[in-house]
Amino acid sequence: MATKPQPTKKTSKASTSGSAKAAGNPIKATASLETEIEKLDGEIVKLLNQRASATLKLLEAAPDKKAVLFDPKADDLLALKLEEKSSGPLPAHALRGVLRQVLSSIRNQVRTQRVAYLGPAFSFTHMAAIERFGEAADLIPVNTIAAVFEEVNRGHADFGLVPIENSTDGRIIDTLDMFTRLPLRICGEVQLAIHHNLLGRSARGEITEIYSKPQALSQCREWLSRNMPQARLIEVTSTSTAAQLGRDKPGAAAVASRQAATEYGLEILAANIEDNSQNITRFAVLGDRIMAPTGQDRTSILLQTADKPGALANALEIFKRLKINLTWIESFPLRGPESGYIFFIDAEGHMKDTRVKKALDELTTHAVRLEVLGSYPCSEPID
Ligand SMILES: O=C(O)C(=O)C[C@]1(C(=O)O)C=C[C@@H](O)C=C1
Repeated sequence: MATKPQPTKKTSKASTSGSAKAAGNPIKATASLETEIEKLDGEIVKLLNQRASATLKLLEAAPDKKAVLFDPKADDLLALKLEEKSSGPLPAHALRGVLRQVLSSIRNQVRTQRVAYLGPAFSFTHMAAIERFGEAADLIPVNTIAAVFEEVNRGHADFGLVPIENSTDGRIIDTLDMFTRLPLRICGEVQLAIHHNLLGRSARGEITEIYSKPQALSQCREWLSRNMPQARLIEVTSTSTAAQLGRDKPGAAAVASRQAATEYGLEILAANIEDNSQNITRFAVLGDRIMAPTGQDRTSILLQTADKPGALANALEIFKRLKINLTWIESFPLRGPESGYIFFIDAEGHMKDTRVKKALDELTTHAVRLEVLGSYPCSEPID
């Protein structure tokens, strides 16, 4: 007859020792937990350092340092594996954060990664930069999207972070404009769930002006017109600039992140005011890295066709015939005396994949201008 598994001596001893034994006495229980925590902290520090040393050795031995220092696919897979191994209570984003900090610190010991982003601190672009590069990277805030492009173009930064499209509001025009002007490439992406908040220092009824980036105001348009009809909406270069203004001007408020409230000493007057609860922004990582195919890639293209009937349809037919799925298409009017449009197209696959390569070759015959902005691993949205 099968017998029920009995607790081993070791387990039963453990259950009557330490915090459990002291459970009846709150002072003893606290002391016992404190001792346990101290011991765990010691082990965590030891293990984190062992993990860091092993990573450092791996990085130092790698023949292509640039490739291992920026490897978003490997980072995302590692985070996923950690989440799978974890049985809680830590939430997935906390584990990912710890891993990111370890990797970021070690990578920056090997080589400082300079990353320009649309600032000031605690803009959503800053959070996308932290998500991809960690806080140990040299994160450089600049005032405009154009300045991020300029910093990377001049070689002052190795990478740049810019928003490219939002699920509620569409394209980010300043980013598209800069791709038409400077020969910069995309080597990665970050997708973030965007939660907006009304931040201020006055009561809601006393707010007369609300600052934010046009995209953020647009993503909260309904909420603002329903709840703050008396306030004037004022457009500024980023949500964190808005938070700074909200702090400094009486009667002013900002639409910005929860983190910006803490950073700039503002109250959250209303939380999660975005009109669409699935409000996701995709950010592009600008940089000169050539990313190897991973099997789950995206290729971004800038295409100008001849200004004549059917030119775009002929170009798109190539993707249809080669069964390549397009995930994004945007038209952007040409600047200057020329009439016509530039199209931004995202296609599934890598430029080294046979079908995508064939499509790009065929596209050249239809294009007045064709630039492959980059092939890079797709990322999942992070909340
Ligand atoms: O202003 C910021 O905080 C940004 O990072 C820019 C930006 C954008 O332009 O889309 C990024 C994410 C949100 O969609 C709102 C604003």
